[in-house]
Amino acid sequence: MPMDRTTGELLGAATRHSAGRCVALCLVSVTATGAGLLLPAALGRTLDLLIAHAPAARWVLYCAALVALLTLLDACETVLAGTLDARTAAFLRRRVTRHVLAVGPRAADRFGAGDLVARIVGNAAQAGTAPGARAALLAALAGPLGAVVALALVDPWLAAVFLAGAPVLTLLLRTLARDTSACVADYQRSQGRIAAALAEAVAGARTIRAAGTADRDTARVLRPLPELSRAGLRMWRVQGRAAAQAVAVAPLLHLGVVAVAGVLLTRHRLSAGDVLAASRYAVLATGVGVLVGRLSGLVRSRTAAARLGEVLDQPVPAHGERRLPADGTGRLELRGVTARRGGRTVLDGVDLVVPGGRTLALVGRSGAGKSLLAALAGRLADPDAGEVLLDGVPLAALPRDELRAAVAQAFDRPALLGGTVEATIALGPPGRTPSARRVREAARTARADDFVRRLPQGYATPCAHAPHSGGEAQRLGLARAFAHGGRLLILDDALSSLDTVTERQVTDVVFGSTTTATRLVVAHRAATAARADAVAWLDGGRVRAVGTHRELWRTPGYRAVFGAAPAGEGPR
Ligand SMILES: Nc1ncnc2c1ncn2[C@@H]1O[C@H](COP(=O)(O)OP(=O)(O)OP(=O)(O)O)[C@@H](O)[C@H]1O
Repeated sequence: MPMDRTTGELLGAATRHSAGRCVALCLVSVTATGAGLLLPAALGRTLDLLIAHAPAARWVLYCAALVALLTLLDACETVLAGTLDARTAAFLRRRVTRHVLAVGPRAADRFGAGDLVARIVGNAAQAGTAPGARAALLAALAGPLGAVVALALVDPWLAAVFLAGAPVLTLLLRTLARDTSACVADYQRSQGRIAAALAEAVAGARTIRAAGTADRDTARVLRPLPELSRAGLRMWRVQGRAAAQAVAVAPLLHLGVVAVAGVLLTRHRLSAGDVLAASRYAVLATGVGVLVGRLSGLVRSRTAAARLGEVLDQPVPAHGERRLPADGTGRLELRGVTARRGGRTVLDGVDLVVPGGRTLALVGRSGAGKSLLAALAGRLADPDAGEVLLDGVPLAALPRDELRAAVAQAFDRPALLGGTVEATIALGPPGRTPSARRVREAARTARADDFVRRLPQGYATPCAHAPHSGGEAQRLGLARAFAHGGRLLILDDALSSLDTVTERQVTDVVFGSTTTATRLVVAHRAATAARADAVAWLDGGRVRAVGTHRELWRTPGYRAVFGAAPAGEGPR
């Protein structure tokens, strides 16, 4: 079962995380195996003493003590294996979740939200059993091996008979490990595809209902089901066949050992106790059923870990150590920025400067790349070529905290995270949580204070219970951006759901002279563009023109962006 480097490192780290438990589980299971190997010898000896009418009380006690020890060890093994699996799954979930959030929006673009959830929930639980399965594998191997050694100690002929059939068993195990691995990977991939489609359908439940396509979408979500079923059947068939073959081979080996022991008994080379012990050792030596179970568990967990490894292979944006100049005004500059999405060059060598403290509106037709440019300006994504600088420092050279403190962003559909309404507005890097007063001030500026105070528990209302329309959610998102300040404020369509009066009030603040930050505003309305110091008109992957709205309005193409009449009308 070869593993790629990331998967190997991940499982290594998971094992180190619970090293104590792994060692304890290994010790307990090996001790249990040792006790299990001693028991047949003790039983054999006791039988011989009883047949010979010799005092056997001590040996009976030994046997009882071994049985009690085995029971105790079995209980310990169950608890240790259970807690080890749970701890490892938690460790893997934490690590992958942290990584996904560090990668940023690209992780969801690459895998899909549902598939990521399936990996973090389902695959992490399966992968979490790997260290435990590996720790117990030693005991599962030691049992049959120890039993063969014990057979040799009883009589070398017994071990020889067993070993003659052993290669068949070994072959079975190898085939099982190889065949199962491929089926398990197919199975888990199909599961991921169903999860991705399901997450998409749940997010689009409103559209599906409105379109009346519930049946079609159910079929779409479940499309990979036949594949899943085929992979599942193949997986269980391989395992079933291996188990059946093992079960067929094992009694034959057992029978062979007992037959030879019987012959040796008639020749007085073995006692009745030895035959009893040999018979039990033969059962232990053919204990491949346990080994088959352990091996297939290990294959499943490693395949699941490989799916986590794929996520961890996504590079996390690197951050540098440079600082922003303390007296910087928030000058934003894009130099030769190129960005591709979905195999298309959306921005093609864009050069753009927003002087410190000024407002630039980004205008362009739908799909022109306004949101992408806004994302690059706030380093939610990196350009494929070129660079973005704030006060002369490339964004990639800034430490994460410095970058996040310098840039505030609001979106068209903000995610309201954080538990309560207050926490949602205050959401930000650790150590930079705005005070309750600042949160309320920001909410007032974003015209959110009124509706928040009307909520049953005001600012303490849990987000899930806060009824919010698109406009209310946008106002909370804006409040979050205002509460955090910074030298660059980016509003990506963040005013689109506001009613005209509220939009006017918020833009008064955003475009007004009280705000010192540099502002980059994705604008769809001519009225919004008209209030900016300058407008950058994006068209065909480039900045077609930069100027005031009044200047650009003279160009018919610019007017057409707003669906305005081709000529004659003045700017709005
Ligand atoms: N993750 C992605 N995968 C594939 N294509 C993408 C991705 N993100 C953006 N695009 C494409 O890049 C182009 C620019 O998208 P962007 O959202 O920046 O446009 P926009 O100008 O903001 O549009 P709108 O005004 O409609 O919001 C679009 O054609 C979009 O389909």
